Amino acid sequence: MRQRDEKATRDRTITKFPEVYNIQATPYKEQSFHTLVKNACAANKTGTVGLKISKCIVIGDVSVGKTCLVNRFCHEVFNRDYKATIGVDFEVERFDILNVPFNLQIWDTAGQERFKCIASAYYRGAHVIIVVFDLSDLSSLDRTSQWLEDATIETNNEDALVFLVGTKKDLCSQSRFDDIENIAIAKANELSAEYWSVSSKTGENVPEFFNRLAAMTFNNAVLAEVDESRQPMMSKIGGDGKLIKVPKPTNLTGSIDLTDTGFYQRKKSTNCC
Ligand SMILES: Nc1nc2c(ncn2[C@@H]2O[C@H](COP(=O)(O)OP(=O)(O)OP(=O)(O)O)[C@@H](O)[C@H]2O)c(=O)[nH]1
Ligand SMILES: [Mg+2]
Repeated sequence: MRQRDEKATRDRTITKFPEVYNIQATPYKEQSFHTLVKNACAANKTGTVGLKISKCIVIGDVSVGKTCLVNRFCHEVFNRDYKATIGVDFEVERFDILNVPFNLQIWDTAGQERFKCIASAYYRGAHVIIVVFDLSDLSSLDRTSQWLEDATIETNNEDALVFLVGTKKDLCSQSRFDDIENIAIAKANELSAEYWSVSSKTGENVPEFFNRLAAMTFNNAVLAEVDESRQPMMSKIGGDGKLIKVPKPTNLTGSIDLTDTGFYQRKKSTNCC
């Protein structure tokens, strides 16, 4: 058990900006942490980043493999039996990025239509949207536009990072995979999303994907703290009665303060009937 804990800690340590899956299939062209971020981390001046959780939502059609993707990354397991997610479920993963603790809350949502209204209530303020489709079922790729459109409205965070992830790579022959991947990359470009293909069964590309996602989210979170020009602003009436711009409180942008007692629990389910 102790061995596994040490491995988990090592796997979640990021010292170098993780590589992109395919440079042609991403709107995010950064290849390293921003200089301001590196300097802030080296000087141990990353503000409240270590005390907050960044939120990531996993959405997509029924049975495309959302839960398996989250379980492969968080618990290194794969279950071949399908068990529908009811409502939503979440995991919290703790990373160590450039020597700064960073917490990612991963919300696994139900693909079933009847649970959509419940699941979408949890989208608000997400920093990352992962739209999942099944590489062995192209119809699930067609519906990713609708999933993203709905999530964008509910999330209400125009700076959210967007990823398009094709699962079940192990089920595709190489030639079929090549054909589908070309279509998926075109879709990712249309959605302004970064594309990845993964297999939760074999684990292929799963840690690489989440590590990149975590590093990019961390980069944005630190920049929001240290670069005033990037801070979200809101209007407020000043002492002289005129409208002034002030930084928006972070609790309105979806970050969650870990110092709120009782919040930092490992796992919680929200069910509906
Ligand atoms: N071969 C293979 N099967 C997979 C993979 N990922 C998921 N599956 C299978 O696909 C089925 C559905 O997986 P889930 O992860 O439960 O799907 P989901 O998207 O969470 O479904 P909902 O919760 O209903 O929205 C299960 O039988 C899994 O074993 C994969 O990478 N490879
Ligand atoms: Mg599920």
